Amino acid sequence: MSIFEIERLIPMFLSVDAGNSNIVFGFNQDQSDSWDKVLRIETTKKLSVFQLERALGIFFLENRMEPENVKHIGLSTVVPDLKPILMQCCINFFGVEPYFINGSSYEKLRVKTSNPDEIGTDLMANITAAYDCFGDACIVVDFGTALTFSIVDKTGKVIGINIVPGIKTAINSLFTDTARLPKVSLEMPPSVLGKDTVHAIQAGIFYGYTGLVRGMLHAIEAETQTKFKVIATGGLSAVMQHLTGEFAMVDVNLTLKGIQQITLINRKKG
Ligand SMILES: Nc1ncnc2c1ncn2[C@@H]1O[C@H](COP(=O)(O)OP(=O)(O)O)[C@@H](O)[C@H]1O
Ligand SMILES: CC(C)(COP(=O)(O)O)[C@@H](O)C(=O)NCCC(=O)O
Ligand SMILES: [K+]
Repeated sequence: MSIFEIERLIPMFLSVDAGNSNIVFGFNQDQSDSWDKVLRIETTKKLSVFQLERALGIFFLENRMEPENVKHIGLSTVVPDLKPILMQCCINFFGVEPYFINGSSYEKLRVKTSNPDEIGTDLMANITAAYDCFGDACIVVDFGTALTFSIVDKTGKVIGINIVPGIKTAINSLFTDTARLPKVSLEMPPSVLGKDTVHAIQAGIFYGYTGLVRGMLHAIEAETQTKFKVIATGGLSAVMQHLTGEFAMVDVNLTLKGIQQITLINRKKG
């Protein structure tokens, strides 16, 4: 049997994480912990089923993957308008109806929330995967369009959430809401003392967000009198390298993992 024939037989799980900036399609072979096949598509207002299918088609060709190997799909979206488009795309392309994560998906989980219909399904996916990993009090810091802190106690209860404008969102708002400030790239400036407008914004953002993250973690630990395991995720976790000392772990696939765990628990019979 050739290597390609073997690959053809391996069943795949697909986690779809639709955020406000990116829709991420993560493929996991045979419930291993590898998410090496990941397709990111920018979240845009006019995205069509056709565009998504075309992007998936190219990705599958390039990676020598077969749509029929995808046997199960879990879908989380924090952009409600994307639900029908993503459901239809999965049915057309894979012939599989996705499990759609919603407020009723959490009953069988080890983690508990008192606000299931309001909390973002991506945050619940993060919380599920983080608690599965640590089994202890933990905080997930997600550097996405929004910067979020999800706080879980040692029993798995979600005791709080914080939502802050994400790093790029903050940079973009200076550009869109002022007359003279330019759009700047996400780069660490040479000094905290800004000497021109670009460096002034970059220093404000980098040193400001560093302090924000440290300050939030400190405030949460002080108020709860608890030492948490802190795990970072989200597309922008990579640009906050200087913060890695604060984190027990950085895992950009945390949301994909949680989507898979929530889906498998709900799809299991009994
Ligand atoms: N590897 C990366 N390097 C730099 N920026 C990234 C990377 N991945 C994502 N981003 C940017 O980070 C921001 C947040 O991305 P993401 O975590 O995918 O957000 P969301 O989950 O809200 O869709 C977006 O502006 C995205 O373009
Ligand atoms: C907080 C969020 C905007 C984060 O979305 P993202 O940055 O991943 O695109 C999303 O999880 C959401 O819309 N949540 C609903 C409100 C809540 O979680 O309380
Ligand atoms: K996200």
